[in-house]
Amino acid sequence: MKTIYVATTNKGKIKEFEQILSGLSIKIESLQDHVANMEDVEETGETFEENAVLKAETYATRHNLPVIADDSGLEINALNGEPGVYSARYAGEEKSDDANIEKVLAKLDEKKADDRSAAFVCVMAYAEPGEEALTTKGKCHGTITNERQGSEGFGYDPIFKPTGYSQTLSELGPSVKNEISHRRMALNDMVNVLTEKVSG
Ligand SMILES: O=c1nc[nH]c2c1ncn2[C@H]1C[C@H](O)[C@@H](COP(=O)(O)OP(=O)(O)OP(=O)(O)O)O1
Ligand SMILES: [Mg+2]
Repeated sequence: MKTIYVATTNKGKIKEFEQILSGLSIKIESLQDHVANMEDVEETGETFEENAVLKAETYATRHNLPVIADDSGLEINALNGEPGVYSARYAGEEKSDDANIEKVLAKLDEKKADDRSAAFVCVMAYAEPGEEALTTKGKCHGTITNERQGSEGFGYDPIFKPTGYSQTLSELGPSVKNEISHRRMALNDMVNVLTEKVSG
C-alpha cells in the first residue's frame, strides 16, 4: 500500500501512530518530516469530526498527498464536556500541557466535583487531494485524578486513569496506552476502512 502522511504538529501523537501501526500493512511517514514547511491549519470547527476533516482535507490538498489527521481531546462530565474540542488551547493559545492540566484540576476543585468521570475522544480523518475525507472515532473512558501521576505520554495523560486500571496513562506507559487508547480504537477502525477501500 502507498505511504500515508500523518498530518499533525504534535510529536506525542506521531510516536503513537508509529507504535500502533508498526507491523501493519499501512506505511506512514510524518508530513512535517516530508515537506519543507508544514503550516498549522486553524481549527475552526465545533466538533472533533469537523476539525479532523478540516485538517485532513486541507493538508491533503495543500501538499497533494494522501494524509491522515487526528482531532482529539478530553471530555469531563462534571465540566459539561469541557475542555472538549478546546483541549489543546484550554489554558491559552500557547497550548501548554502543564497549564491545561492545572486548569482542569482547579476547575474540578472549584466545583468540589465528586464525579470525576471523563473520556478521551479521537476522530481520525483520511483524505486524498481534492477528495472528501473518511472518518473513524475512538473513545477511552476513565477518571481524572486529584494530582499529576507519572511522566510518560503527553497532554492530559498524567491525570487520566483509564477504567479498570489503578494508574494513570502516564504511569502505565505506551505499551498499555497503545492497546486501550481512543487513538488506538480509531486507528483500528481506520485500518479496516482503508483495507476495504483498497480491496474493494
Ligand atoms: O492521548 C492523549 N493523551 C493525552 N492528551 C491527549 C491525548 N489525545 C489528545 N489529547 C489532548 C492533547 C491536546 O491538548 C488535545 C489535542 O488537540 P488537537 O488539536 O487534536 O492536537 P494538537 O493541536 O496537539 O496537534 P494537531 O492538531 O496538529 O494534530 O487533546
Ligand atoms: Mg490542534
